[in-house]
Amino acid sequence: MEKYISLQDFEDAATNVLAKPAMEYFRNGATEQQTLAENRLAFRRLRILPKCLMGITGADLRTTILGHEVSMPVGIAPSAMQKTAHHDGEVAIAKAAQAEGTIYTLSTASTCSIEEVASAAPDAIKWFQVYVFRDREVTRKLVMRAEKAGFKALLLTVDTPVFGIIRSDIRNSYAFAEHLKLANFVEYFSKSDNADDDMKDYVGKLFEKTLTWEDVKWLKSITKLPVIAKGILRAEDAVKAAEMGCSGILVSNHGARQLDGLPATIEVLPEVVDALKNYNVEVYMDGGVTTGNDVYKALALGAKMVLVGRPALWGLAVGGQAGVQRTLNILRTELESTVQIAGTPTVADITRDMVRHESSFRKL
Ligand SMILES: Cc1cc2nc3c(=O)[nH]c(=O)nc-3n(C[C@H](O)[C@H](O)[C@H](O)COP(=O)(O)O)c2cc1C
Ligand SMILES: CCCCCCC(=O)C(=O)O
Repeated sequence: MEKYISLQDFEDAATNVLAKPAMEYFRNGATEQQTLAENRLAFRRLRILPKCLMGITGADLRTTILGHEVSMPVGIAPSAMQKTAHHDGEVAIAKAAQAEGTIYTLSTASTCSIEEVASAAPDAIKWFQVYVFRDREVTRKLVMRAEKAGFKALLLTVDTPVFGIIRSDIRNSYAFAEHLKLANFVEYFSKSDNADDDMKDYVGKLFEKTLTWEDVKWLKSITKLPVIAKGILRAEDAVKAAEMGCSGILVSNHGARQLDGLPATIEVLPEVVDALKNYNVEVYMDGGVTTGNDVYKALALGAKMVLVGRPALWGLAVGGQAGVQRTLNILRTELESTVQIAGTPTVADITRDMVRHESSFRKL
């Protein structure tokens, strides 16, 4: 995997490995894809202002997430149907996260089950992403299984009353491969009962569209695990989630797959962090992170950790577990370089004044 030296190299290589419709399912965003581009461009509008002569002796990227030590503040975001990218699917990414000492999040819509992932990567810090089913009993049982299997937190996705419009999926009449199963709920539902639906339509009908803040309370009431709200973009929603007892907030626009014309996540991160300053809630972000520099900027603006979605899928497609590990290691090496050259060798040293928006510099 050594020939890949950037996450872009992996994305380029994935284009050659994946069939075009699968590549487009993974890569593309909603409608005009403005937000998809902005998630990455907004990082480029921020500049790091290094401190010099800081007596740097190395980098220490370790941090603690909800009480668990991780080797670096970069984890894996949930994404559906990972066997579409590689036959080992979710198990490969979870094993990579375990080997790299960081967090893996399993999607409700996974192709390996909760139990398979838990037994393949027993020492990984695993989170379970929750889509609430109309039949609450199905969700309750999934949550119980995740708890029993040793998952450490629930990531409740709050930005998906319906799935977004991804034009390439429509153009491609995209359908997941027939042999792939929704491994977590085969016992309850069978797509063959709904043979006319594609998988996403089928799943869309099973999920609850009318979620409210009461459902956050309900989820809290059925589990001992900490709950993280995924998909928050507004400060007042972050405060509501905190008041409902969420232990974490993931600032996310769902990788720009839901609604176009939203801000880049890095743009709204500081508002959410500021709104939560009097709450004991951790703030994470995802969306458009492709370099160690991006991770650094997010930490400076107050994120405790960033999650990556597509980059893990490119690593998986290209090299299975080894590809994902290489992806994580590129981010680690780049972040280690950034923290040292910026004069802030530990995560705690990375404060907001380390980053400035390009518009704050004197006009030339
Ligand atoms: C192909 C794909 C599938 C996804 N599936 C899910 C999912 O099942 N549940 C969920 O909450 N988010 C899902 N997401 C969103 C990611 O968790 C994450 O928010 C997003 O990918 C982060 O942006 P990035 O890909 O630029 O890193 C998916 C994203 C992609 C690209
Ligand atoms: C086959 C189920 C698809 C579930 C939707 C996953 C998702 O959130 C996405 O962005 O795609």
